[in-house]
Amino acid sequence: MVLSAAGQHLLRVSRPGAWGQHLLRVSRPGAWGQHLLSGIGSVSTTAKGFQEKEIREKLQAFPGGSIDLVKQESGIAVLTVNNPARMNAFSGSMMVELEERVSQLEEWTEGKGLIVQGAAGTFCSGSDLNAVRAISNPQDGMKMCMFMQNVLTRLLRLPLLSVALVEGSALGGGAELTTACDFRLMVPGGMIRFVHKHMGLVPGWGGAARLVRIVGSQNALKMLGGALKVDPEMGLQIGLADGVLEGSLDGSGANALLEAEQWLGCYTTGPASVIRAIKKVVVSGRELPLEVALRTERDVFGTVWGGPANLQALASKAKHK
Ligand SMILES: CCC(=O)SCCNC(=O)CCNC(=O)[C@H](O)C(C)(C)COP(=O)(O)OP(=O)(O)OC[C@H]1O[C@@H](n2cnc3c(N)ncnc32)[C@H](O)[C@@H]1OP(=O)(O)O
Repeated sequence: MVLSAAGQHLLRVSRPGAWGQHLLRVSRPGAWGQHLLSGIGSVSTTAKGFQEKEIREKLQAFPGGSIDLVKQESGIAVLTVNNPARMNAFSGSMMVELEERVSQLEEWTEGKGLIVQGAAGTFCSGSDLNAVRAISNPQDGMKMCMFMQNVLTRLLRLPLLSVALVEGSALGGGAELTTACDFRLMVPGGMIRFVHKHMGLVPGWGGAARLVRIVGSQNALKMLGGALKVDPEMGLQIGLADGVLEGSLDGSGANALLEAEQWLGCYTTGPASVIRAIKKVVVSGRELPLEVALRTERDVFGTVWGGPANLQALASKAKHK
């Protein structure tokens, strides 16, 4: 696979060290962390003028497509962005539906994993440009942006291990959606592309902030500045993709979904209480100042210590050879 000239300069990520942690410490308000583990925190999107009811009504005026959720007995749910006539672009009503599906997932206590995919062999082409044109004034744009930031932050904080299954294109807001999952799996021919610059925009759904944490600021600058087409090879190289699947055998997407479920199953095998606890300690380590993250870790530890899975493992005298 040929990399673009700009792509060849992309570097493997280096994780933020002590300096990064200091930055996080000074940039996070204390109370915010308390909402984190409840999974219902409304992020820092309570800026003046953000009226959720008002924006929901406005978004509902742009209907089309759906966000479908299937919760499976395996503990892995599948969330499908479904608007194939518009390459799975997000209509206004789909944004509202996404929020409702995230609420349902927050209440799904048996859940362990989540796969986010697009319908009909492509991921998502971002926001529906018809809706974008109709609400192109800054006030409405800002409200939509806050709504989506809030929803995608809640999606990423779910106590489920989440994967974006990227078949076809993930463009604009679709690229941002991939960063609201813990992992990204790409299918050959798939592409993640932050096209915002070509639309005279920057990401506004939290995609830039999350991208920097995933690939580092150098790579994020190149991806956004060059509106780079990130294919599976480049995705692996920069740490944006966590794996490359074989993909559809018949164009239905079924094979890719099966592969993604198998891939995720390696990490979600085991009791839900433990898998969910793992996600919680990682989210707190990623988002909270160290002292608060340590306190949170103790609290989460307390929920599994002496619990059924722990007692069963002790009784079986498990060996870890
Ligand atoms: C948060 C910021 C954002 O997300 S801004 C939006 C960023 N996204 C874009 O600009 C995507 C623009 N679309 C494209 O580049 C192409 O349509 C892509 C997705 C590459 C597909 O190309 P191609 O395979 O040739 O199909 P096509 O162009 O004929 O599209 C099929 C039908 O889907 C539609 N479509 C596609 N994307 C959107 C979108 N974001 N919003 C609304 N409609 C979209 C096309 O208009 C086309 O519709 P129609 O068949 O002409 O009625």
